[in-house]
Amino acid sequence: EATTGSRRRALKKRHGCLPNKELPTKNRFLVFGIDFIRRNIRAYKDHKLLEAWGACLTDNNAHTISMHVLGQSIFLTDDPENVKTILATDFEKWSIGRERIKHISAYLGKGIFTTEGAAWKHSREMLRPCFERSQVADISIMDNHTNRFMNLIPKDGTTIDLQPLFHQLTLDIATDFLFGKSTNALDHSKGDIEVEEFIKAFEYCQNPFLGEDEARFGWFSEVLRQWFSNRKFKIATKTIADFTDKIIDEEIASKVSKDRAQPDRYVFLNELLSQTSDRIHVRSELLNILLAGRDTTAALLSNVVWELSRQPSITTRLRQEVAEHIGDEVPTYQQLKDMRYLKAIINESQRLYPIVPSNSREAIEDTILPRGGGPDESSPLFIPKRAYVAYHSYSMHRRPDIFGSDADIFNPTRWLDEEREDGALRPGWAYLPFNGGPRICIGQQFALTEAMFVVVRLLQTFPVMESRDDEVWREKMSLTCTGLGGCKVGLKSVN
Ligand code: HEM
Repeated sequence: EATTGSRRRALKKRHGCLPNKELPTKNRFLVFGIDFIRRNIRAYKDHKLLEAWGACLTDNNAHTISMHVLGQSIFLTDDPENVKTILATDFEKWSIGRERIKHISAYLGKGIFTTEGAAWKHSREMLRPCFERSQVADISIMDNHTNRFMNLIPKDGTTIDLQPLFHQLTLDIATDFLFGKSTNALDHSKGDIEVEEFIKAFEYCQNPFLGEDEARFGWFSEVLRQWFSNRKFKIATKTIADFTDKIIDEEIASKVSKDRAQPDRYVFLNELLSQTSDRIHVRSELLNILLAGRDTTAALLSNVVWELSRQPSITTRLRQEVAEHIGDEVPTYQQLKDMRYLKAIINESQRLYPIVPSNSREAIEDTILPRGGGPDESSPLFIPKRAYVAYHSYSMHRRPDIFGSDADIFNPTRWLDEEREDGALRPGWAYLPFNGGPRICIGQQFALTEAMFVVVRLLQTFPVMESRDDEVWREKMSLTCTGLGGCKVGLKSVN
């Protein structure tokens, strides 16, 4: 019978694999990659982790490189061909990773974001029609909450950081859309204890260590969280479940009595209940979507408005587009879809500041990536079972050989084919803000509609928008990535 070694040799030979580039370690005796970890903690504290990972590649003239950390083989790549193989061509051979499944399902339960194989397929099929039917219907939900958001902004140019408000806004919209009952976090006048407890518990479970121990443990608080499950975590998990179950029970009861308050309104939970009556499953799916859909859209809004406030000429052109397409009216879904310049701005923001800047997959079996082997990296590369491959969209999105010599500059017109001198930009797998392949973000359309809606309403309400931030963009990393400096602006309702 063939040994693992001989099987691997045969596999490498059959595919013509060559060795890949390795990250040089300062001290060969530090076999667990301690120097790499130290460098990472420092970079995390300086809010330069994304740059540091990018430098692992560029400093070594590599697009795929390997390293050994705590006895684990990790590959890092910004090669679109490899990313395509992992996410699409060889989808079945890659797992989202045992760590992610264990950690996130501990408080959300099993749903689309935390399962794989047949269970994931089932979730995806069940949720797809809910998302398709939702597309046009939620403008009214967005409008209500966005109005409340606008009312909280000073109209006389006083400096305000919009970032925390964006997080409240996207939470209110997401819960209204999913549950049919909003957290109304933007309603600062009345406190709903149950809602406050739910928000606190949900945020705590995402970052139980980051709050208190970030300063002490830095990047490692993430790892520590996975090692210690504490009582507080369990209580928070129960709070989340109880809050959601109550809403589900109310919805089931109102269905039975046919006494629904707003029979014509689209409620995701309602759609979901028409697919399954398994209450725990419904709860887990809702919470999975809430996690995936809430902070991501807030981070995008924060980055887009931060950039617009610093780029008067881009904003002036965008105002013209709003005036031509929409005027002062509340935009419709179709009008938003037709706003090509706004879409280009959002594309460009997600290119330079991707909300999920780095992601990874774990090899389920010994497998092959098409590139990264040999000195010029053009040969296939062998990946052993259980190795992690991190794909770094942040540096892929900034590759000058793909996006041009101005890849570091914010220039939305690169997305408008007719305005490019060198022909159309077709980045394909080199541009991945919403991931790709069968697990591509299912809420992409919802997120884009929401972000566009809020930006348009902001510009319509405030003819003057000024930046109140002189710093360069720096990252704030948690499950998602957003700007460290927030989104400090001064807005005026009259010129
Ligand atoms: C700008 C906003 C958003 C960004 C940048 C974003 C990005 C992503 C990315 C990169 C993934 C892939 C994660 C992975 O497989 O490792 C993903 C998955 C997902 N997203 Fe989004 N997302 C956004 C908004 C939303 C919204 C608004 C919703 C729902 C309302 C949503 C629901 C989901 C779900 C359910 C998945 C899991 C899909 C699956 O595994 O089949 N996302 N998203």
